[in-house]
Amino acid sequence: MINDFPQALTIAGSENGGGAGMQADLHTLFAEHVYGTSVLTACVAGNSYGVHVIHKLPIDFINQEFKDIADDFKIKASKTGMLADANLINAVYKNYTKYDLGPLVVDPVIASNHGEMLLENSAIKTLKRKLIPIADVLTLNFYESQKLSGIQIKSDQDMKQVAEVLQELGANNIMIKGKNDNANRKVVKDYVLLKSHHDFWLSGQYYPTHHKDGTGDTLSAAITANLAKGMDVKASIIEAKSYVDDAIKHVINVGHKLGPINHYVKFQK
Ligand SMILES: Nc1ncnc2c1ncn2[C@@H]1O[C@H](COP(=O)(O)OP(=O)(O)OP(=O)(O)O)[C@@H](O)[C@H]1O
Ligand SMILES: Cc1ncc(COP(=O)(O)O)c(N)n1
Repeated sequence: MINDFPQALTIAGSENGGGAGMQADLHTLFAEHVYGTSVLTACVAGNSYGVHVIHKLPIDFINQEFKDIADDFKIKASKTGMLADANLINAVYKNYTKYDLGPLVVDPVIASNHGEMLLENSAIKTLKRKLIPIADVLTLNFYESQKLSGIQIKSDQDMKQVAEVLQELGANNIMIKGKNDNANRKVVKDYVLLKSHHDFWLSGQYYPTHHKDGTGDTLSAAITANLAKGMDVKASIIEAKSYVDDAIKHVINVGHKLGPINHYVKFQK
């Protein structure tokens, strides 16, 4: 059989430190036994100390990357990461809807783990109008959830309301990641609202670690990998959460400050 090995596409920015961005996505797809292809949107120069320079790629080049992927590979699932501005979001929308690239996981990267902006503020409207309505799975961290819904999250009920607002914008399945920035916390609680309106919480132990760069990218890439292998959305999310949990728990000592999580954890077991 030609082209039957599970293949996925990451549409994202490069983070040359390797902990987040496209590098985290490709590490994750590899660990999940899925062949990873990529459409590079922007390059970030940085490391575990922070983001230093951002360079966006030309739209013509991005169009060509999509064409080359579509001409050759059988993509079973795709994901988006850093898209930088409204022009890039529009280009990704046009290309994704033009080709057959499987279900789409949207990780609306707005800021880095260090707090630097990775998406221009003026692009939020385009993100909501173009990308969120075509998301099969939308994963949002606490900050992105508040920014995109306009709701201040103070309770579990607020997280549920955010998910409903985003589902009304057109996303099928929503995962809202709970607050995970307080060293005294014991548990992290993520909330999932499925297309069927079935909902559930995913609770896990909180690890007070500095090795947490790329947790969001890794989670969305693992969901994408699972979808590419034919798993359903619920199972894809549950397995992905368990992988990220393990990758945070089993620290690797790389970098001086905000280091990467352990994408190798599956090979070490
Ligand atoms: N310190 C931690 N301990 C346990 N789980 C965590 C921790 N940090 C994040 N997680 C989990 O990792 C997953 C990714 O969540 P997160 O909120 O970090 O995404 P993100 O903010 O988009 O990513 P990043 O932190 O890389 O910017 C979620 O399931 C979250 O609950
Ligand atoms: C190129 C790039 N893309 C994404 C992120 C954030 O990823 P995460 O939310 O997983 O920290 C990043 N720091 N750099």
